Amino acid sequence: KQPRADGLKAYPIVGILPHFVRNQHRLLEWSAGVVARCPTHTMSFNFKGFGLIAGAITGNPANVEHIVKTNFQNYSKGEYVVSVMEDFLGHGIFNSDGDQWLWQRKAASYEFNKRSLRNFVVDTVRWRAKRLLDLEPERRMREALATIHGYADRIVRERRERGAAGLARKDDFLSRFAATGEHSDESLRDVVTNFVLAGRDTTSSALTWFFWLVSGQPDVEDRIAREIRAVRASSGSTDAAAFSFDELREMHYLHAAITEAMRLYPPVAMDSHCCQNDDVLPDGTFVGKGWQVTYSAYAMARLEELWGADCEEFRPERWLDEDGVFRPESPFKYPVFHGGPRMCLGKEMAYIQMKSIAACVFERFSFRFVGGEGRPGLVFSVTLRMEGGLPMRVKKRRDSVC
Ligand code: HEM
Repeated sequence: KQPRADGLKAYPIVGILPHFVRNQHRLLEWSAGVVARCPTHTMSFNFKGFGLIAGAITGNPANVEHIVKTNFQNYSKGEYVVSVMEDFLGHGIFNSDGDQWLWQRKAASYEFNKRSLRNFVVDTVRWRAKRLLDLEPERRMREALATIHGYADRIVRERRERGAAGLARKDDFLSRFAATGEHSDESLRDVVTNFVLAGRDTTSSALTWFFWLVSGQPDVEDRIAREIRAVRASSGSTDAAAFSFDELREMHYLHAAITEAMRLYPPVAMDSHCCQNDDVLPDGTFVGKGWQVTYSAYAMARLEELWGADCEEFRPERWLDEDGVFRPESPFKYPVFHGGPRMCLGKEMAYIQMKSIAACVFERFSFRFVGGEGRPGLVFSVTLRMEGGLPMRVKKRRDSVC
């Protein structure tokens, strides 16, 4: 990075390990291995003497709770992360602290609490699912993953079509942001970019790994298909292309399978915060002022102490009680949607989208991964993607009634 005109320091993004920049997935896997071997599941490092960074990576739930909730005020995104991500995210909700974050959080929370948003998501997904099912068979799977874009896509399209002048409409999502007074073109651009990232890259990452994991376990796929049939039968619904909000809520096994896929392959695999003042984490690890403190959801999924000896297995049943009802976990043990005051605002929306698409697709089709043996490569970026896409052989289910 070149020195910046506004006086913020320019940081060597990855001065420490250029090798890891080219092979970021190794950093993810290496840190998961180290965290698993540390007695308290926290590794701290200090390269400050070399003009680089100091920090800690943790997989300890008590530390996660401390960082994201109990001592929230002491852990901001910080100057380092903001400066690294600024070209991409500007000062949108993901890349801001203090008042700049707070006004966006308030504006967005208001929208996310509205019933109309839930209805909108259900309708949009229904419309997209209909289109998906009308396509030629060989294009269906590709389109399935592209179908998740929903809400964020609409924001971008409407902004482009109507321009800044049209944003004053009362029912418009962006107008709420504009109404707060921070409505320069730049800040609205940042709102859009951040929500596209939030809504699209996360759910598509999650579904990609989910479809891959399920394709390796036909028994899981059959159980999902059986559940979908049972829900259809009990609701008596005739809408062949979609499921209502209530029908989706009945799909506990599918909910568990998606949750389990995200446990092993969290769309946001690691999340970093900057320590404002010297602190000691609950497990006794010292973290200094200015250190980057990171929790790794990817590492946590691989800790036997948290998930048992079968922690590396894809086992949706671990999320169900004896009656087959989904049983959530603490967000600090399963920080896939973050926790505390900055917890994900779109969690419910994400589940509606992902369950709708998965249910529509598995009601009719069965999938086999044809991308070779072993696990596909990880592309570790802001979200965790799959190297080389997801080549699948699609077969119509023999028991499909559609
Ligand atoms: C599987 C899907 C998703 C996952 C795993 C996920 C995960 C996360 C995580 C880990 C964070 C914290 C990020 C950070 O602060 O560094 C976050 C924040 C956020 N998410 Fe999601 N998310 C998902 C889907 C969505 C969707 C669909 C939306 C809505 C468009 C959304 C909106 C947001 C927003 C607005 C924040 C910022 C909260 C704040 O900083 O106050 N997310 N999400």
